[in-house]
Amino acid sequence: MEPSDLLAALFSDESAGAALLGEIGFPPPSTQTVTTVEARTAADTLPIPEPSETTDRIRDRAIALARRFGGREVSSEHLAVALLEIESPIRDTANSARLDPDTVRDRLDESIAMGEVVEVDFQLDVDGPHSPESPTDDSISLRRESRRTESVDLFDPAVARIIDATANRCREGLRVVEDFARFVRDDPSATQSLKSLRHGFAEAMNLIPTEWLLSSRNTGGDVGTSITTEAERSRSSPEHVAAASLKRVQESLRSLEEYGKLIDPRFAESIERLRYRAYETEQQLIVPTTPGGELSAAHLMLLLPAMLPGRDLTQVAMQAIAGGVDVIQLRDKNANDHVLLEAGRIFRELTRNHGIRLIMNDRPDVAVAIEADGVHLGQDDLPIKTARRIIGPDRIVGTSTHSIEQIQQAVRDGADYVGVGPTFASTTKHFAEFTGVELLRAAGEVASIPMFAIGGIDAGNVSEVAAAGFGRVAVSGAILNADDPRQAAMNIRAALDMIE
Ligand SMILES: Cc1ncc(COP(=O)(O)OP(=O)(O)O)c(N)n1
Ligand SMILES: Cc1ncsc1CCOP(=O)(O)O
Ligand SMILES: [Mg+2]
Repeated sequence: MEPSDLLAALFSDESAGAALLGEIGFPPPSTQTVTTVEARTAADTLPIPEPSETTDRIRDRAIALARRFGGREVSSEHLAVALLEIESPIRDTANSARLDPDTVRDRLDESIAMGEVVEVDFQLDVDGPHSPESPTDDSISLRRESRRTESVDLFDPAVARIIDATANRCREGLRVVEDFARFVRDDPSATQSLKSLRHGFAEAMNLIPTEWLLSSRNTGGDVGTSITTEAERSRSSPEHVAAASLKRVQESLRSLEEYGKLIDPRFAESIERLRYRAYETEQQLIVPTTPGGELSAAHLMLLLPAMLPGRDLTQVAMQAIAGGVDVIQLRDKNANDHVLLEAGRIFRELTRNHGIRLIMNDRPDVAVAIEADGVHLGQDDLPIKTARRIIGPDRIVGTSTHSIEQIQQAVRDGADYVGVGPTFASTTKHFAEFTGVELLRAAGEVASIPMFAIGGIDAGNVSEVAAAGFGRVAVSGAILNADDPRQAAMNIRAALDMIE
């Protein structure tokens, strides 16, 4: 089926749409075409030719216009306007005759203002009966019946405001992620798929009448514009920015899909497809969804307990991440397994959203359960090889070392990183002896895997650690007990960033 068939159908039906086109001087199709369509219309059993992509677009636009102008039913007038708007030979004819769809739309507005009922006077039946005896030419079938579309109040301004605001959020988020793919990742394939996602989104939004959205816009009166959380303000890296934007895109798409169901099921379906594409993009571009990786890019590990009375650990973690913490280790020697699991899941979500690693202390089994990126084992904990059988080959294993020999053994056992210490006296764990910065100086000569100095390190002594050649530290008290965890993390990071 072609646009010319739709036009001929309007005229063969002597519809209000045809009258409207006639009023503005649109040349009617040849009598021959109209008669052929009339003849075919008379037979109920003729096969219905496949609608073309263009006729689909015209139909979609007609439905959108119906919502804009009348709300409930698609009439021949809407089809007439859609024929003038969507690119096709019909529109070319209108353009060359200098016919403007706005004139027709104004006319529709007038008829609504005058209280004229815009009724369905014919129905394009693209689902009609097929007959084996029917000719195989380009017949089209018109049935004189009215099929009501879904009866929602399409002018509900609250729904329009949701769609409008959410669509804007989605568009902005897509731009941010596209910039990340293009300028940070320098990834042509991800950039291309984001571009196509953005275009797909624009097409889906074409199903919603822009005028309806604009007329309901009320940014000044939107109570949500003034609410910003601490988490929204702080970003630790371009990856974090992109990951947060992609999350926003996914949430916006979900909201558009759900509220879109009130407007047009096809809109909701297109949005749903885009939402799945956004998930794929996340996998392609942001943190791996499967745990694992390595720690060579990490510099500041924060050891956090599962709970601490009087302290909101999620807040501490977020502020610390904003200050430059790039690995979190869950270390709690007293918590029961339920508490460990609960805290582990919260830390997992947080670290994943920020694109940083999560390590579980002592417990390979819990590391797997909370989908941590790895486990940390002390000299008295499970051997590395045994832990590997539990956590699998892709997760990280780190181990504590207190001498050059232990560092060398850790490398032989396949450790992915080592903790080296205790360097100074710690408020978190009691030690009788310290390995000091001497061990740090010597360690640099014997191992090339990532090494984290640990034990009593804070902003005041981190420069000694850095001077010993260590650009990585693991700390707890210095950040956890600070009034401003973000500032504390930044102070430590500043000294570490001088190394390498
Ligand atoms: C990075 C890092 N290094 C050392 C340790 C200490 O581990 P361990 O010796 O097993 O002592 P506990 O932490 O279990 O008390 C660590 N956790 N992280
Ligand atoms: C678990 C552990 N092992 C050696 S020192 C230490 C605690 C580190 O915490 P802090 O930075 O508060 O000394
Ligand atoms: Mg241990």
